[in-house]
Amino acid sequence: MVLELQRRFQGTPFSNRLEVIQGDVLKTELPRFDICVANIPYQISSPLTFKLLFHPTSFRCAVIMYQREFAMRLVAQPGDNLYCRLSVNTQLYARVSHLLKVGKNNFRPPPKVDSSVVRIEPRRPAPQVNKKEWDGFLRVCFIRKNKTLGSIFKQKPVLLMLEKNFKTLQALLASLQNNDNGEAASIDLGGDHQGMSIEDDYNEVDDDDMDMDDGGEVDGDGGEKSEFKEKVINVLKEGAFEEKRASKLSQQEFLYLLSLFNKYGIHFT
Ligand SMILES: C[S@@+](CC[C@H](N)C(=O)[O-])C[C@H]1O[C@@H](n2cnc3c(N)ncnc32)[C@H](O)[C@@H]1O
Repeated sequence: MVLELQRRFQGTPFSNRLEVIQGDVLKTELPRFDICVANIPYQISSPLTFKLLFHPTSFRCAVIMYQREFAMRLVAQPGDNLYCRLSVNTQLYARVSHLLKVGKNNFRPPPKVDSSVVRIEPRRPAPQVNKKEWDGFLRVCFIRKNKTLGSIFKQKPVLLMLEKNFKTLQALLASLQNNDNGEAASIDLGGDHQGMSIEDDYNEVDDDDMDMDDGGEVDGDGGEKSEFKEKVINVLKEGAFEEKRASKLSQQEFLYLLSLFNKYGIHFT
C-alpha cells in the first residue's frame, strides 16, 4: 500500500508534499493534522477515537467508518437505547454526527456487520475537566445506567471508594497546611491532566449488562448510620439527582453533578 501510494504521487505536483508514516497508529506519535479520514479495523475503534480526541493539537474534523452499533453509541442522545458512557465521554470532547450508513453488501465478500461513517469535530476550546476524575465519575454513574443514582451511590463499594478518596484528600490538605511556611496551600484538583488517557474498554456489549456485585447498601434498613453516606446523598438531593438515571442525563447535568460532588470534597480518583 505504501509503495502504491508513493507510485501514484510520483511525478505529480504533490509528490514532495506526501509523507507516509508506516506503523501501528496506536503506538505512533501523530503529527499535527487538520483532517483525519480513516477506514479503520473496528477492534481499535475506541482507543483510536480517544487518541484523536486527546491529540495535543486540535484538528478540524475526523471522518471515520465504524461498526454500525459503535457509531450509533457515539452519537446517541439521552434517553436513546444506546446512550452510554461512550456517548457521554465522546460528546464532552467533540460534536459527533452520523453521516451515512454503509451496508455490509457494499463489500466483497460481505462482512458480518453493517458500518456507518461518522464525523467528529473537537469542541473548541477543549472542555476544562480532569479527564481521570470525569472518567471515574461516569464509570460510577453507568454501573447500571437504568438504576437511579440514589441507589447506585448507596452501594457499599462505591461509598467505600469515595470515602477513601475523601479521606486521602483531607489528609493531604491537612499536611499541606501544617507544612506550609505561611504561604497558602493549594492543590490543583481540576484542570486538564495531560497524559492521562481514558481506558479503552468500551467494547462491553452494553453498559447496562455490566453486572457488578454491588455488595449491598451501606446501613440499609436498621443499619448503623454512615455520616459519609449522608454527605453523598445530600449532594444528590441538592441537585435533585437522587431519582434520576444516567441513561437520561444530559452532558450539562453530568458536569453539574460532578461539580457538586467536587464542591463537597468528593472525588472519583
Ligand atoms: C478496514 S482496513 C482498511 C484498508 C484501507 N485503508 C482501505 O480503506 O481499503 C483496515 C486496515 O488497517 C490496518 N491496521 C490494523 N490495525 C492497525 C493499527 N493498529 N495501526 C495501523 N493500521 C492498522 C489493517 O492492516 C488494514 O489494512
